[in-house]
Amino acid sequence: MAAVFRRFSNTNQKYPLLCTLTTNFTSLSTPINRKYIKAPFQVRGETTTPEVVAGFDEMAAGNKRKYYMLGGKGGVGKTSCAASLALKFANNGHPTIVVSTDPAHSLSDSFAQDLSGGRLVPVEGVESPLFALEINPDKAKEDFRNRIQKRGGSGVKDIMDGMGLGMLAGQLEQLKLEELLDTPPPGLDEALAVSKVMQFVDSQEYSKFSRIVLDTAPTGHTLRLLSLPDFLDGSIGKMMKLKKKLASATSAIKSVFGKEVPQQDTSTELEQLKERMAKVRDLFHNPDTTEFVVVTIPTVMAISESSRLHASLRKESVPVQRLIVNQVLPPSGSDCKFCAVRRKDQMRALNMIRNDPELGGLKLIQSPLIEMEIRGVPALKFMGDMVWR
Ligand SMILES: Nc1ncnc2c1ncn2[C@@H]1O[C@H](COP(=O)(O)OP(=O)(O)OP(=O)(O)O)[C@@H](O)[C@H]1O
Repeated sequence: MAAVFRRFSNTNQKYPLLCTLTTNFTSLSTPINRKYIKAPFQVRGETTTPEVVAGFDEMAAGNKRKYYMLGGKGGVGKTSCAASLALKFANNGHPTIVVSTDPAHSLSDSFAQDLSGGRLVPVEGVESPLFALEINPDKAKEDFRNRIQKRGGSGVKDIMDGMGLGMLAGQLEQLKLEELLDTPPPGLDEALAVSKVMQFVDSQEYSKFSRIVLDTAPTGHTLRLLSLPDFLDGSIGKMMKLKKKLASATSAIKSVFGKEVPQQDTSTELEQLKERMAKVRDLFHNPDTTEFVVVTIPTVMAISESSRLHASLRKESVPVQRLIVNQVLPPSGSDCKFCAVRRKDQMRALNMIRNDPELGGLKLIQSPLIEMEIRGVPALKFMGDMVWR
């Protein structure tokens, strides 16, 4: 290994992976760029994976609203792919919103501008309407908790206690919504964040947006989000039943004592949450409106995780057609030893995808490793023109 690094230091190159590439984001049609965009990735003696185009025309066809969710292992390039896709949709005439529900947002970093604040923010430096929205799952949960508390969620128990209905109150204690929020079932944060997105995009004000691109949280969160709605449906269903029991008990007491019992109603919030959960579930499952795009990199670890992700998505009937393999080493006529070894390794990983029972059937889109960090609108446009063709 030391020899390899010595070799790099002798080449006068600051960065080993820069062997042959020169990228200039502001002049996108230089011959070198075109060359490596179109060339198939090949290694001597290795089986090559044919390049497949993403089918962007199909993704952009029609003005009916479509949702694209990009997900995968942490750090593989989900945000860069989501941001570049959103930009490309916008440049193709679709008013577009790009949303992040990842607790560790990087949309602002990716566009190199402040898009935080939990509201729609216009992306600067683009010619077409493109808006961004960063939803903070913790904040979404806190807002929900505040709304519940405003409606006096915990007060019901005190009233029932005061009226000698301790047993019923005990049951309520077990199912209190505040407790659900204190020790949330896995996935609740993400579900609340996605449901907040739905609230935004469903409103009349935003009806003109025909493409919604979601940069989701890393795999684990996505899987929990997918399994949540059924679980929550069950808990909320139970809570609502209990609320109904309480309502009839309080009205019976009222009629006996002829006194007014203050309304402490959290049912509306619960019903709304349940409705929104159902919408989130529908959104994830409707192949006419939604596609989940898996993003990975050509390493055994990332591919294994992507395979598990796809298995779960398939089990949940979430529509998936495309797999992006990001950061593939571009072809080079003069490989250094390090690049040659990495390239071989990547080629093996690409072949692993082809033979993987989960991933083999997906449309495989290769996105080259660019020697510069993808940051800012010109860089995202550059990446988008390579990946989304
Ligand atoms: N094809 C590429 N070539 C060069 N750099 C890339 C490429 N794709 C992504 N990057 C860089 O890799 C880093 C991680 O990318 P990105 O933030 O898009 O990943 P992510 O999967 O969204 O990460 P996280 O899981 O942390 O949200 C960024 O610095 C980005 O600029």
